[in-house]
Amino acid sequence: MAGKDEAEGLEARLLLLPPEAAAEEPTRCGGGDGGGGGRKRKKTYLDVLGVCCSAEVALVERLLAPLDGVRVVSVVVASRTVVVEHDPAAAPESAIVKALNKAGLEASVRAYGSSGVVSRWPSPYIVASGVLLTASFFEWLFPPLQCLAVAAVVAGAPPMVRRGFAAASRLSLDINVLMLIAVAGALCLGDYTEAGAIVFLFTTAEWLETLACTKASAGMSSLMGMLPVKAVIATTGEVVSVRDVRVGDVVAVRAGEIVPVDGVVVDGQSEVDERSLTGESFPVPKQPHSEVWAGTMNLDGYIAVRTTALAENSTVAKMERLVEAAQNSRSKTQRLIDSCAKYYTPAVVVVAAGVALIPALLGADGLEQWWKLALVMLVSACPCALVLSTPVASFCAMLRAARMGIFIKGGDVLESLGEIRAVAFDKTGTITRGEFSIDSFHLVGDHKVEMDHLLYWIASIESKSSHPMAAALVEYAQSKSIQPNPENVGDFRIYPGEGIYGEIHGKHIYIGNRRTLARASSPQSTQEMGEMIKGVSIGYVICDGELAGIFSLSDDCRTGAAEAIRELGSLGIKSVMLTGDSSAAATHAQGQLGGVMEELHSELLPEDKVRLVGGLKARFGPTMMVGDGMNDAAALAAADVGVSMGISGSAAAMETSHATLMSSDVLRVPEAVRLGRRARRTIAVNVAGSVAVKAAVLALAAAWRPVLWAAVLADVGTCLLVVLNSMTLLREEWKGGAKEDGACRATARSLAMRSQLAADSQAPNAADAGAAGREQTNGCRCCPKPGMSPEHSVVIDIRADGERQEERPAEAAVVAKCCSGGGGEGIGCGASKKPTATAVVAKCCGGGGEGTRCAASKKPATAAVVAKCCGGDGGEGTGCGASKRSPPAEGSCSGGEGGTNGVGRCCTSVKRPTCCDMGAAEVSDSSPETAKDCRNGRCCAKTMNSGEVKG
Ligand SMILES: Nc1ncnc2c1ncn2[C@@H]1O[C@H](COP(=O)(O)OP(=O)(O)OP(=O)(O)O)[C@@H](O)[C@H]1O
Ligand SMILES: [Zn+2]
Repeated sequence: MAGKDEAEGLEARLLLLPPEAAAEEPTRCGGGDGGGGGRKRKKTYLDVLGVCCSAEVALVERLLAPLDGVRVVSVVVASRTVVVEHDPAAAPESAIVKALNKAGLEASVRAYGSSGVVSRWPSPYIVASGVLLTASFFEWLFPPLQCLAVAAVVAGAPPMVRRGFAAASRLSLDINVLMLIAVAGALCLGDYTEAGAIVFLFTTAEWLETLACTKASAGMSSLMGMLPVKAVIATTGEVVSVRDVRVGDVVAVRAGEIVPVDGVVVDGQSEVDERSLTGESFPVPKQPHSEVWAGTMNLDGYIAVRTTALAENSTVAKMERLVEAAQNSRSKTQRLIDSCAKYYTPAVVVVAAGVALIPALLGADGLEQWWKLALVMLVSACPCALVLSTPVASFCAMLRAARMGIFIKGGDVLESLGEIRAVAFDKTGTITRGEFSIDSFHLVGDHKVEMDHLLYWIASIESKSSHPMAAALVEYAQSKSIQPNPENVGDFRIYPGEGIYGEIHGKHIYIGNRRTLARASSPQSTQEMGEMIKGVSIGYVICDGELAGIFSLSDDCRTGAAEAIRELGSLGIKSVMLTGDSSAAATHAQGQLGGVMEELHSELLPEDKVRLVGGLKARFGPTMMVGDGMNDAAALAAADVGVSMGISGSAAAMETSHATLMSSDVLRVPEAVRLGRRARRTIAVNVAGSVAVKAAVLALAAAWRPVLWAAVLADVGTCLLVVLNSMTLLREEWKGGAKEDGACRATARSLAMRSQLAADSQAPNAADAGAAGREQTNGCRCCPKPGMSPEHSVVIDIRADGERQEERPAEAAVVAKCCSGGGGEGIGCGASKKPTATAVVAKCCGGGGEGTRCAASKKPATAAVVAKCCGGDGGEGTGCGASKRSPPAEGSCSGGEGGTNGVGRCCTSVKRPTCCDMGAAEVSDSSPETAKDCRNGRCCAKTMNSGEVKG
């Protein structure tokens, strides 16, 4: 039984997927825990209210293990969820529920879309018990009322009895058994009110705890969003199950739908809410060539997506497995507590028995007192609060992290996060965007090769590499109208930290840094070369042993990188840079960061990074490594906490890392550290609190008077407090308001939000928007570059009459400068900034790499809207010229735009509403461009939704 092996790690696994989505995908489950086998498997999520302590975890496992067809059982104590992987033919859901309910565990199958929310009201048992108990308090008026206390016991006890019986019959001493013994003892001693109080308090506390936990787990299931079960094939319009979508299939995703698969946009434009994956609350524009991920929501346009991964291999599915696995690995603290708890309960029970029996055997007086003391001890034998103190806090912290776009692979990692003393950052793709642009390219030597040939060879070879520089070189060739052909590349090799080698048309070509020169045994000295070209990162092309070309490239640092490092500094954490790039590039980045890095290490090979991480650990203590690339994998693994950047980062980096930042927002790094510290504090408070309360109760009972109900209250009360205290982790940490100014805390997204607020309030304040922009450019040297991620949005002021760039008031100019921070190609927002009456959030376009500009984004702005770049379709040099003139009544496809190339595209891109949203008439055959854009009218017919059309 697979479930058996997992018994150790059972109690705190998470669930991320909505039950049905997972349930309908046997392959996904099979992939999850290995050994899926050929038989059909189903994953069922059950709400099991009776799960309280670790004792029940073993119980659940023992109940389900004998059932035929049950394969894996996971119990999530924090959310009272049991996840069962089973063969529905051999073990139907009903059989599983029945088995659990036989033991009074109050199990039910979670319905689709619900998040395990249980009834908010107490069960009739609790209510009846409470009413009767209250009535019994009036015994001083009428002594026979005392019997009502016994009735309160009878009314409230059934669920306890059922669970306790199930546990006892399996020889396990769970909390229910202990409480029942206490109740029985109180009844024997004639303390009816006490007995009634125990039952009432215990059941009430359990109910409150369930409510609290449910709240936590509700957050978890909303985390991943609702993965759709069906997908629409774009070419045929056929609706198929997501698991039947093959790689390469093109699926249609309409406005308001969840993207069903990971893939690349091939047609259409839209904004996508990736919050579920990245924690980023600002919509991300998507256009052809943009990547999209399953589980994210298409907000406002039609897109066709070419699938790049099977549903079970989608990022969200991988994340689910990752988090499930994470919960299987218990943290050090948790393991310690669990092993203590194992001995604690039996030990206390033995001592309690001694306290009850020894005085009696010795014939001591006041036996009742001794027995009461024994009962108090029994009640205190429940290690519940202590056992819950770590997993519930970890659960909440990881949930909070996931909501912020940080996936943490386990409680151990969480605890280590709080101990970090030094952080090593990789440069390319981590501190910088990893979006290089070629500043210059020269032929070298006696010009034996022609530029066109060389570029063709380079681009073809680089097409096989995933290094950020490769993309820049390919793009550069394409900008010279040279199309790479990777198929012609014969031998291809990657030299980590150096460059690449490829053979094409009989030529042996090396592309890379200085080390490559040596490898290719090129006679030129690099000294000499350095004088030939000025630039930050310099690359060499060696063709058949001779230097044939030399190029320089540059890259900009990410928004918020400097601030992230400053924040780490304020937490007492040292930051260093480790890069495979040249020292000039490292220094350049340091300059952009305002010199915040404590150390720079450049021209490193992957093994050097590992060595340096080891050095940091020795010098400063626990060390974090943040990286993205393949050659960071070893260093990530070597660090105490390895953090990989971004969902689109290298798979190897993600696999070996201990945590993953789902967005490329470096500011999440200090946030993660803070969260780790908070989690450690919370766990410490939980542990100390639960131990202290237990000790105090026992001491009081021994020294003064054993009060049974107080002991019960202390026990269940601490359980509840532990849960509530852990849940404070779910809340955002309060940060002082003073932090905001000066630093570039105001990231693009907050700027955008601010300007939208301004617009919403119908009190546009151009000066404010300008000030916000200045804050960003001043505080943060790294300006957003036109591109595809949310931080690339900037505030642009657009004049109401939709006029051109000729007039630019100062405040707008400041903002716009940021846009051009990107490409050396002169991609500029300059074109787009316009004075305005209304604050508008515009996007820097581009993304195609082709100097498309923000001019594109200009939209007449009579209404406050999120403007969009049209075009941005790489290679075509599309501008938005066409759409700039779109009429104030948004989205009409008519008028002056008609004649320009790409009209249809611009038209759709002026989103909200799209052309299609204008109604079926728009797409009638009389308007061929529109019809084409809307994919033969189908899109129009389908997205026609008056709800989407905003006036
Ligand atoms: N595909 C490639 N094309 C051209 N040059 C390359 C390529 N791959 C690597 N190089 C060269 O090798 C150097 C080191 O690469 P490596 O991937 O180790 O580090 P990096 O990505 O530049 O920086 P970091 O370590 O900060 O991520 C690069 O700076 C570049 O000069
Ligand atoms: Zn308990």
